[in-house]
Formats: sequence, structure tokens, C-alpha cells
Amino acid sequence: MIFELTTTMFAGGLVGFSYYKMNGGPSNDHEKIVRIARNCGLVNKEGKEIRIFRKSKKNNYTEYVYQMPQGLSEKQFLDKINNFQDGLNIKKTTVEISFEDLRKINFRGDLFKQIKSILKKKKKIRKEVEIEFDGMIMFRVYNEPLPTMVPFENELIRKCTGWEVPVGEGRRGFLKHNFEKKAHIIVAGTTDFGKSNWVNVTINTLIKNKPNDVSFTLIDLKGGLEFSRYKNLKQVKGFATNVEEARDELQNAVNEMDQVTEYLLEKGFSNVKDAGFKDRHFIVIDEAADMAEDKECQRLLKDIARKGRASGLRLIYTTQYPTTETISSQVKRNCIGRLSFVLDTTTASNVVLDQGGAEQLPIIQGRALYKDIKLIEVQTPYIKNDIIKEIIQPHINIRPRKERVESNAEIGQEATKGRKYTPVIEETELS
Ligand SMILES: Nc1ncnc2c1ncn2[C@@H]1O[C@H](COP(=O)(O)OP(=O)(O)OP(=O)(O)O)[C@@H](O)[C@H]1O
Repeated sequence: MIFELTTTMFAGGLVGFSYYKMNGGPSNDHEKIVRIARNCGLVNKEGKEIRIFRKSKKNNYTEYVYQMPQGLSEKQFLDKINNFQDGLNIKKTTVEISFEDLRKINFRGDLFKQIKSILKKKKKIRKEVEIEFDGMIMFRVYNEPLPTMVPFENELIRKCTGWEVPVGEGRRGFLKHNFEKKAHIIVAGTTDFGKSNWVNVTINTLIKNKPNDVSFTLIDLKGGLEFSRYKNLKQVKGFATNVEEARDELQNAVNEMDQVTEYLLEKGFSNVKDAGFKDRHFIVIDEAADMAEDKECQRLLKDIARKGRASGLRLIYTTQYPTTETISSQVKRNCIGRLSFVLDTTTASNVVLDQGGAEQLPIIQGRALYKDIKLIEVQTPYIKNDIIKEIIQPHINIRPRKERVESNAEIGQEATKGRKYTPVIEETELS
């Protein structure tokens, strides 16, 4: 009896809601889009507004396509993306109660408590919007927002082959960056939004998938804390924590690059891939702004950015201060890969992505824009310290790097005979 009463009340609620909608309640998303555009001044001088051309429901979103009045631009709409998003989300809540929930009610127990706990399932829906121009202005309104957490797991590593690394979960699926296609990448973003985490995701994926072919030069100008855990890995060729050391390590990389280039020229190959070289050497710079004023570092970096691709060098260039001083035009031109977490200004976004957008990202750690043909919003994977520990542990070389380098250089020489190494295992705190 009570069950019938409850379900009747629920059904009555639904009817009431439909009646409310029919009689001028909240408008549908199409009407809201038109109204928001009008309120944002997206109307041309003749007073013409966007006009609906097509609406289509897809798997996880609805697409609204409008004719754009002459005189307006895609950029004007993109600049207002937050207005559209907020406008579509005003008071948008729903109660997720199924008949199954109602069936489970124990009518002999505390009914009030049980109904209260069902109502707690009330879920806030946050619709997210994408705007694109393709002759017409297109709004994609997604049913579900992007996740705010994508854990880095073995499954993600398995999705990457060769020199691919995870970029993140986008609205149309999982996105990867391929260092064979885009050799160098700029990673920018305001402090604390996920640059170092993404670099860790990249380093660990490469160590897992290419343990014998990958090598790194790690330049950590934020005091060495971020990369110290990798210092004694067999894959780490160079390690720098200040500008002087960075200069030396960059010079070593350039010397290696010149030798490889010479070999390629001699043998008539145009790049290491054609020559069948398996190795790739990643120069990872955490906070490039700290060497912006060092002329020698800048010269070496430009050289690597320009010639490194063909000779197997890969550049990962991160900064929280993207300006024309911290990212020189030559570095930028040669870093085709771009990933940006939230930035303060449109100007900063322009430096990294050649367009605005990063300044409008939601304030969510790990949320970023990846530049492909278009900008793609992603939630980057989050890697935990224990996973890093597990991946790198088998590769820690108990001899300090400097001695390893000397040892390599002396292989086959008399000098190595009877040499005593002191095994030093450096315990580093994982941040
Ligand atoms: N992909 C992610 N998903 C969820 N949370 C994340 C993600 N990436 C980073 N975070 C959170 O943000 C914090 C800061 O991340 P990270 O150190 O990578 O930022 P950063 O941009 O490198 O900052 P800084 O420029 O100060 O070094 C992390 O400790 C973590 O809590």
C-alpha cells in the first residue's frame, strides 16, 4: 500500500515536471544557447542572431548546429564559452532514483531515514560544452563532464606502443602523444596543475615500454626534487639541478647530436629512423624559464630543437611562465607538440597554443588542452608514487651515474682492471 503510494507520488512528480516545462518552465538547451548568445552580444550590426540549422543526438552528447550571422567570428563565440557553459548549467540538478531503489525500501523499518538516504543520491549534473566552427557554429553539449581523475594504471601503458605516451582522457576517447610524429613538446601551465605529473607519466611509460632504447637527460631547475628519484636509473645519462650543470648537459647532448648527424650524412640517411637506430634520447627540462637568461643554454636549446628530431633527440620543455622570452621563437617553431594546463591570461595561452583557451580551462588539477589539428580538452592521468617506485625499482643502478659514465668510457681499457666501485644506493624521498 505504502509502496503504491510512494510510486504514485513519484509518477505524479514526473507529470508535474512535464506540465511545468510545457508552461514556460526552464527552456531546452537550444533555446538557452540562443538566449545566451543574444545576452552576450553575439548579434551582428543588423541585429541578426544565430539560427538553428540542425540538432542531432549522439552517444554522449547533443550537437546543435547554427548558421552564424555574417560579421561574427568563431573566436567571439569561443571567448564566451564559459558564459554558455554556466548558462546551460543554471539550477541543473536531477534526482537519480530508480524503481529498483523504491523496491528495496523496507516498509517495516525507518521509512524517513530510508527516503532521506535515497534523496542523498541526488546528483549534480554539470554539462560541458565544446564550440567549433566548420562553416557553421557548432555547440556540443555533453551529457557527462570529463572525469576529474584518471588513474595511471598498467592498462594505460598497454594502450601505448612504440614512442607513444598517454596524454589523457578526452571526450572522444583516450589520447596519446607520439614522439616519433611530434618529436618535441612544450608543456605549460600555472603552478600546481599537473605539469610535473604529466612528465612523470611520460618518463614512466617510456621506461616501462622502451627500457633498453630510451635514455634521459633530466634538467630540474626547481632544486632537483622532482627528478631526484630517477637520478640513478640506468636510463639517465645526464642530470642537472642548476644552470651551470644544465649548460654542460645540453652541450653533451649537442655533441652526441653532432656525431649522429655526421654519421647520417656520411651514410646518406635523412634521420635515425631511416638509419634503423632504436635509441631515443629525451632532454627533459622542468622549468625552462630559469635558464631563459643564459645565452649559452638558449643557443644549445635552439640547436637541439632545430636539429634534434633527425638525430634521435627529443625535447620536453616545461614552464609555468610562457612568454616570448622563456620560449624563443626557434624553440616554439620546432616544438610541434603542445600541452597546456590552466594559464592566467589569453596572452600566455597564445604563446603556448597559438590561440586562447588555456585561460578558460576549468580549475581542475590535471585538466589540459592538447594541440592537435584542433585543441582537445583532456584529463591527464595521475600517477601515484608507489607506481613510480614499482616501475623504476628494477632499473636503479647501484653505482652513481658519474662513475657509470667513466666506466662506460673505459670499457676494454687497462684502467678498469681491479677498479673498486663503492656501491651507493641513494634513498630518495618520493615527493
Ligand atoms: N592528472 C592529475 N589528476 C589529478 N590531480 C593531479 C593531476 N596532476 C596533478 N595533480 C595534483 O596536482 C598537484 C600538483 O601537480 P604537479 O606537481 O604536477 O604540478 P606542476 O604544474 O608541476 O606544479 P609546479 O609548476 O609548481 O611544479 C599534484 O600533487 C596532484 O595532487
